[in-house]
Amino acid sequence: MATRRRRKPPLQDAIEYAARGVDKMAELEVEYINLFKGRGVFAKAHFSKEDFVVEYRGQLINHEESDRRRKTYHKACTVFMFDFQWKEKTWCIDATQEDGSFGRLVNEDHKRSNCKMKKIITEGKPHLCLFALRDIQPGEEVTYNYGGNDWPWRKQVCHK
Ligand SMILES: C[S@@+](CC[C@H](N)C(=O)[O-])C[C@H]1O[C@@H](n2cnc3c(N)ncnc32)[C@H](O)[C@@H]1O
Repeated sequence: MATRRRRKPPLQDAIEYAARGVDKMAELEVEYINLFKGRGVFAKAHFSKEDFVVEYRGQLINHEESDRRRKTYHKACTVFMFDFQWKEKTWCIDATQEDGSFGRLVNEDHKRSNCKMKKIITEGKPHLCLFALRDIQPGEEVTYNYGGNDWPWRKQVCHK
């Protein structure tokens, strides 16, 4: 009888990928969707509920630096700046650089998202990682809820 391979604990998996600074290239791919959404990240393999999927990689900067950059960046770029709380302060992952990483290309779905962003700490530094909220099938777009309530696309209807 075939034995099922034991799944790596999701947190351990996330820590290892964060340390290596790479994405799950065999299990994810980037595809162009349409003019409205741009690109998105799609599963090439099955992910189980709670699995680590992808890290939102970028530059870790403090609140003051994030404020400074927001004033100089084009508005379209600021959507790639992810603010979060750590050690009672506001920090930001600045993923405005097109560095080939997948996390920065994950689109939003505030009604049926299949992932959730969580902060993990490894080697004394925070990392933002997406974990599966439910099983994700190959071909499904990876999405999460960006939070807030004023994203422009939530008001618009898009016909693919
Ligand atoms: C972090 S980027 C995600 C990657 C982006 N699609 C790209 O190709 O660069 C966020 C941007 O993607 C688009 N986006 C994300 N979720 C969307 C959605 N549900 N509907 C339409 N556009 C979306 C918006 O243009 C938003 O400013």
